[in-house]
Amino acid sequence: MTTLQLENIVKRYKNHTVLDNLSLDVKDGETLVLFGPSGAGKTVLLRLVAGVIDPEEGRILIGGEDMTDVDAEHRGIGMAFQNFALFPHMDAFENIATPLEAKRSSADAIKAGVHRVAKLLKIDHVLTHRPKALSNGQKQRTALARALAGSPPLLLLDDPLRNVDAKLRFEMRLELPRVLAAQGATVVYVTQDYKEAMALGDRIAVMSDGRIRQIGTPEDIYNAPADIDIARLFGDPTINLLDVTPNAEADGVSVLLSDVRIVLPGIPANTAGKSCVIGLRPEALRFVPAGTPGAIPVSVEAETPLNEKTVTLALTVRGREILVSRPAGTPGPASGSAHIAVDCASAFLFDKETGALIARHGSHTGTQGEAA
Ligand SMILES: Nc1ncnc2c1ncn2[C@@H]1O[C@H](COP(=O)(O)OP(=O)(O)OP(=O)(O)O)[C@@H](O)[C@H]1O
Repeated sequence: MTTLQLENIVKRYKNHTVLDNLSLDVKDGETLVLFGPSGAGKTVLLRLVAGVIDPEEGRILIGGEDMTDVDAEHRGIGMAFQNFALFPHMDAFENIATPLEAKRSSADAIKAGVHRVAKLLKIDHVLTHRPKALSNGQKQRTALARALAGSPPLLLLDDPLRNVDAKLRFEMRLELPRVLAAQGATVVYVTQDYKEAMALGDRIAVMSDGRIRQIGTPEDIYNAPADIDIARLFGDPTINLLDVTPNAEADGVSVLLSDVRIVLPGIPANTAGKSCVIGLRPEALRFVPAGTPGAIPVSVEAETPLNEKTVTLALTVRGREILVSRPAGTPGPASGSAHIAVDCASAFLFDKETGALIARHGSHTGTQGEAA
């Protein structure tokens, strides 16, 4: 294990600033996930840490030591990439053994080292196969095993599950925390998949346009996204975002949804009259019988059964689309008109102009029918 610190890193390609004064602290033994859309700068950041490319400005410290000008092979790093990058002329055993060979380990130590990680990744039965005789999942496990084999204190994993099918990705998402914990390394893990980020990260750094927009535990980010863009990135189906203009109330403010007044207590009264966006996660909405206090009338348009949930597309009385999700197999609404209730503890209010989170508060629904 070790620590990693990036201090004020600037990376440019010609006049394009890819990393913009970026600083980051990864703790000893932590798995930090770099999550963000394509082009955010995640791979460039990993390559800088690995020493494959150099920053224009800033410092990279590993275990407190300045490594900015140290060659890649002396940084004590293990890496695995999305394209596996296995040597085609070597079998799986020889591929996995390469970091141990580079360390000039004894033949016995190499054998023991390869078998340790092969067992951990459940590929001990294919060690004599060359890459062309391995399935994609086995290739990906071999690449991971190679990254782990030298027991590097710092492990950089660049979207290692990107090129495997959904079933394997799901399995590995469950399995990787155990593998990484057994390894005991400090890990920087890149992904574009928010579920992977939530499953694997002790903390997640959300990146876009070469900057870190928010950093925190998966729960921190899911429960208090710093802005609308981050709220949209986390969640499937994506969060419902509806324009609202809060009205002042004795206790906080209220907003109108399908002409039903929803009171959001504790939200600063100075948001009254401002253009805002309310964020409601589909799982924070549920269908309720007509006449339930605070029930919002909607019309049910379509239902999509997904694996573990069913998603309903509904329209408010003003024609705004709302997605409602419920566990698969639980009863849903009949088509036509229905009513939904908001799990008030899960409502977010954002500033429409800046996109910033104003507040996430417990709230309660008010009297029905007081349309503005
Ligand atoms: N060698 C290079 N020359 C010029 N521009 C580059 C180079 N490498 C990366 N870039 C640019 O840097 C930006 C960040 O790229 P990077 O590969 O880090 O994105 P990413 O977040 O890893 O995306 P993805 O998830 O798709 O891999 C992109 O705009 C890319 O075009």
